[in-house]
Amino acid sequence: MTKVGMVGAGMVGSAAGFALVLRGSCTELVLVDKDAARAQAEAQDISHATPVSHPVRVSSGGFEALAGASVVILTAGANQKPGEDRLSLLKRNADIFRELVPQIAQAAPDAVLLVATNPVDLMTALTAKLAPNQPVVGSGTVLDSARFRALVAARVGVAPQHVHASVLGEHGDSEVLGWSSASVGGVPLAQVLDLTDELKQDIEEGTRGAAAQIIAGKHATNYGVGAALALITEAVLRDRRSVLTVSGPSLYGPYLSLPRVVGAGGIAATLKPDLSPEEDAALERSAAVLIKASQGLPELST
Ligand SMILES: NC(=O)C1=CN([C@@H]2O[C@H](COP(=O)(O)OP(=O)(O)OC[C@H]3O[C@@H](n4cnc5c(N)ncnc54)[C@H](O)[C@@H]3O)[C@@H](O)[C@H]2O)C=CC1
Ligand SMILES: CC(=O)C(=O)O
Repeated sequence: MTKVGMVGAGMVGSAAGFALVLRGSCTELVLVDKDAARAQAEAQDISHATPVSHPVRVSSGGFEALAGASVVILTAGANQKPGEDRLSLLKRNADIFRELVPQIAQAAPDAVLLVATNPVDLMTALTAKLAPNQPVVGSGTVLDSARFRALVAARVGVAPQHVHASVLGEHGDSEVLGWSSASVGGVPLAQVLDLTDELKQDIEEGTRGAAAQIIAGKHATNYGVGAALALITEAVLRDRRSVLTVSGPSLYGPYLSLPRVVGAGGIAATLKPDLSPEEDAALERSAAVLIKASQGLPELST
């Protein structure tokens, strides 16, 4: 039996729950939200997909319903309005997490905590402080790496599954696209595609700017991150040892995304990416952005 808890049943939580059911990622899913009626309605709606997908038991409840969960996904909190950046959510969402995380840790002390709420790197670091006895993983740039891979795949004319490419650093405006280590079917990307400045700029803007574009049109992003959360959850539940750009502690100082081995217990190892000097400098700058922003959280300065 594999039970997943979802705290936050809004746009992201419901899409992630739906992805977990369609993929058959777990056997039980429980949704928790301060809006109990919303959680109940989303659980009911998602459960209607089980007869045509996988027999996942879907329900809603209070924090006590998280008991026995192997993974609890945190998606509760404010999202960006059009024109807002992720870092501007810090204070609001930190206040919510200070209230939520101790209750989650008490109800599901053996769960891996998977954080999606933005700004995700800082919320992951805060969660690790608030739940010091539990493994904590941030969804980090798994979504951004998927966006990067999709855009490269479209240019090359291959399935995105055959593009290996990572976005590193902050899940946010300072993120770094790892061009020098990108490959297609094991062949360095530069041998497959003419990496002109114009092409790189197009793909950089399409990756880094995706959230703002989507939020301008629908006031949220949810399907891409929902699928990414299901993938990370499966890596934990099935001890897959998948290499994913999740957020966690780093030698650069703050929590940020690097390629990491994810399995039972969360992050098992961090890989050292092969970066050009320019990419390494950009990653240092991204770390500096997060260090500066973390000064807004007293918990992270100790
Ligand atoms: N890491 C990533 O790649 C992504 C992260 N996000 C982030 O996910 C978060 C959620 O976004 P949406 O689902 O679009 O927002 P939403 O507003 O649709 O849903 C948020 C839910 O959190 C609930 N909530 C708020 N305070 C709560 C509390 N104290 N206890 C329990 N539930 C509480 C609300 O009732 C609401 O249902 C945002 O911070 C957003 O920026 C969104 C997309 C991608
Ligand atoms: C909202 C957000 O963080 C994203 O879609 O990347």
